[in-house]
Amino acid sequence: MNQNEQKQHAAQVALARIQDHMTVGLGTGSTAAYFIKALSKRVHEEDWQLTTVATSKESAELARSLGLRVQDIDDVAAIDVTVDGADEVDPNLDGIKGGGAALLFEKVVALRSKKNIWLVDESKLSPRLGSFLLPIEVIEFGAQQVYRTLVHMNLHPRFRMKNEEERRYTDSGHQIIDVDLSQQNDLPALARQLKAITGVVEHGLFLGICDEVIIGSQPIKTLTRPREA
Ligand SMILES: O=C[C@H](O)[C@H](O)[C@H](O)COP(=O)(O)O
Repeated sequence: MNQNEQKQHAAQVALARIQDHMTVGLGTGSTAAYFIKALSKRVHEEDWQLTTVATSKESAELARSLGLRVQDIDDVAAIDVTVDGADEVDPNLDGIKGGGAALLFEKVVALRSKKNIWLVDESKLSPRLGSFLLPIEVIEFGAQQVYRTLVHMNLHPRFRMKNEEERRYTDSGHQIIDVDLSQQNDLPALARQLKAITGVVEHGLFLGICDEVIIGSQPIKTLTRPREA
């Protein structure tokens, strides 16, 4: 199975975790898009009364175009489950997200969800996070100053670009600085340090957030986080 087939396969398997009347968080990216399409098909076939919350304008538009009910996160009482993709996942179900610049809304939705499921193909699995550059979302004002701080932290930052001249902006109008984690041994400490920098809005380290990873290989594989006692 190639990567796209694995993403589609994982999306189909994730449908089994969804029931009528749930409120479902919709992730962002190519894998999440497969899930949104599969979900809308199931909702129409079964005449489900489902509510969704989107993690980006792109996913909200896709879901609405397919006839799903999309609510603002502030208008739902709870999110039962969020299904999203990921850029890199380690055996502890920690991961890097934000390759599509949606990390902020994705983290807001994930942290308000009772359960988080990530759909990946095998290429996203890694024994240790750091193959993928870590996205950091920063406000425009003083972004260059934050960049210098990241240089001093030995993170080899680079601004994400839309094209040769223009920087990439997120749905919230922020910029993204991608950094290199290969020299970093203590990711929880780094996550705390990054959050403490004024001007940093969020980073794409999702530690202790994901409950289940569905790997769309043939046969399908799943990783689950052990429940805390
Ligand atoms: O910002 C984007 C998200 O974190 C995506 O879920 C992530 O980049 C994975 O995207 P894809 O499914 O396209 O590989």
